[in-house]
Order: sequence, then structure tokens, then C-alpha cells
Amino acid sequence: MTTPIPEQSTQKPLGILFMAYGGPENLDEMAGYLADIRAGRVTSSAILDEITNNYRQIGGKSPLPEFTQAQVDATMKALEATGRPLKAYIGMRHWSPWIEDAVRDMLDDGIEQAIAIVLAPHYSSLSVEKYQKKIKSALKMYHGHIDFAFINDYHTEPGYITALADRVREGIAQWPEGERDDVHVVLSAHSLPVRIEKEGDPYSRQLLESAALVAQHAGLRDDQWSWSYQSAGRSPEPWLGPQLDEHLEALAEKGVKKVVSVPVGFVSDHVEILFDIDIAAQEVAQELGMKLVRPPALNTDPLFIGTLASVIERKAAAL
Ligand SMILES: C=CC1=C(C)c2cc3[nH]c(cc4nc(cc5[nH]c(cc1n2)c(C)c5CCC(=O)O)C(CCC(=O)O)=C4C)c(C)c3C=C
Ligand SMILES: [Fe+2]
Ligand SMILES: [Fe+2]
Repeated sequence: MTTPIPEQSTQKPLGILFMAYGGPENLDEMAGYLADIRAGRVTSSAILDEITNNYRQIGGKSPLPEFTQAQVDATMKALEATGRPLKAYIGMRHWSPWIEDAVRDMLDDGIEQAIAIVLAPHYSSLSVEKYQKKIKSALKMYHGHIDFAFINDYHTEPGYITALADRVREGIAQWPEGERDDVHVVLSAHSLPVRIEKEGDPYSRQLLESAALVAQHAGLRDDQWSWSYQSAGRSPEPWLGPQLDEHLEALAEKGVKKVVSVPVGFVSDHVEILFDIDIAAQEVAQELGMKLVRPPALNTDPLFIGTLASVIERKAAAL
């Protein structure tokens, strides 16, 4: 008697490459990490010391790899319902596990078709495009071929917007009901050099689209929120502003005393939030006599994870 062989799917898994900025696992890795971010330009010891000290104050390592892993696990769980064989890979732009290593693993696994998504909802030639270029150059380097479909942006997705609007409401709710009308919400994102504007980069337009939608969904009055950039790089060229510290000063001059800070360009809690907002901006706010509340980043918020799963699913359906 022969035992029937269970029917097995012969469909090859679709690779899903999740990409993020990358962060050091300990302070000894800082010099190498900065060398990669600064494309080999020498980092002065003053800047190295300053940034190392920032990381020391948030626990001596970047929390980004762990948040990324948790976001990927949750998204893959949400995608199980599609019933399609999928395989997740994680590649970082500026530190290990490198995007190039993830592409190598995908080639070794025989992946033929894949979707690439950056854990950053807004497109820029200086961010998302650079991640995509790394995939292309890794394929060339390994003389391999994978048919990649790129997700460029997802900055107006309803789940992402609603999750951020929830954060805004959570922040405002820190004040007693009678005081909430006086709370001002500052929405922000990573600054980039001003030159991107002349190059027709969609980054700032997309950010302002997200911000306006978040404000609308949170039911904010037009005068109850404003936009600011943050975390400008340490290079001599002009960066998009206003920067968060000067923006807080301008708000204080207008009499604002209660502020909720919600960074819309970052999807997890890492140094640009944990140091740049929770320590540096908080210090400025206190000096100005303001109370500043910063609700947690999206991290594994089910609405955000649902957004990632939905944009991936839609891309997969269109292949
Ligand atoms: C939209 C673009 C960028 C995002 C998002 C971003 C996130 C991010 N950055 C750091 C840490 C550092 N960034 C640094 C410099 C730097 N960052 C960007 C863009 C984004 N970063 C640019 C264009 C630059 C300048 C690079 C250069 O050529 O000089 C640095 C280096 C020191 C400095 O210039 O401040 C650090 C450190 C993290 C952790 C992060 C989170 C996702
Ligand atoms: Fe950066
Ligand atoms: Fe930065």
C-alpha cells in the first residue's frame, strides 16, 4: 500500500525585503557607522564624541534593529492570511545586516521575485532612492537577478495617518479636558539639505501632505498645529527648517506653553527621537517654560503594521 504524498505548493516564495536606516549595536561601532553615513568623509573627534555621548544617554546602542525586527515579524504575521508563500529579509542602509547581505541571502535562497519596502513612508532621492540603488548595485556585484518591485512611499495610507492621529490625541489627553484647546501640536520629520527642493524632490511635499491629513484626522484647528524639521546633519550646507529648537522658541514667543511633539517621518523610537526630541528638545522646552509631551512612535502599532501589510499585499497582487 502506498501512502499518498501531501500536495505541496510548488510556488516559489516571494521575497519581501524590509529596509531600514541601521544603527550601531554598541558604542565601539560608532566610528564605523558614522564613516558609512558620511560616505567616508572624516568625522572630527568632536562630532564623534558628541554623537557617541548622545547614544550613551539613550542606552549605549541603537534600538532601531530590535524595533525593525519586531515590525517585520508582525507584518509577516499579518501577511500569513494571504496564503501565498513569502519570505522576509532585513537589510540596513548604514550598518549590518547590510542590504547587500540580504540580497546575497535572497540569491542563495533562489528568490526570483521580490518586493522592497523602506521603513520610511516618504520618498526622497537622499533616502528611499539610495536604498533602492543599493539593491541594484548588490545584484550587479553578485551577477544575480531578482525581479524587484519597489514600494516608493506610503505617506497617505489611512492606517498610518490614523495611527499618528491617535498619537496626537494621546498626547493632548495628557492635559485636563479644560486645558486641551491650548495645546499646540508640532509635527516633524528629519531635515534634508535645502538643495533637494531645487531638484524637484517630493520629500517636503509628501511630508506636508501627511501632516495635513494627521491634523485633520486628529480634529486640530489650523492654528493648533505647525510643522518643523529636526535632526539636521552636521554639514556646512543649508538644511530644511525651521529646526525643532528654533521652532519651539518661536512658539514660546507667541505664548504657547503646552506642546505635543509627533515626528511623522520616523516609524520607530530611535536616537533621532529618543535623544533629539526626548532629551535635546525637551531641555529647550523646559528652558522656555513649556511642557512638551512626546507620545511613543508607531513601532508595532497594529494600524501601522496593517498599513505595511496592505501596501505589500497590493504590490504583490499587481505583480
Ligand atoms: C530623510 C533622510 C534621513 C533620515 C530619515 C535619517 C534618519 C536617521 N539618521 C540617523 C543618524 C544620523 N544621520 C546623519 C546624517 C545624515 N542623515 C541624513 C538623512 C537622513 N537620516 C543625511 C542626508 C545626513 C548627512 C550625511 C552626510 O553626508 O553628511 C548622521 C551623521 C552626523 C550628522 O551629520 O548629523 C547621523 C548620526 C539616524 C539614527 C536615523 C534614524 C533612522
Ligand atoms: Fe541620517
Ligand atoms: Fe539623522
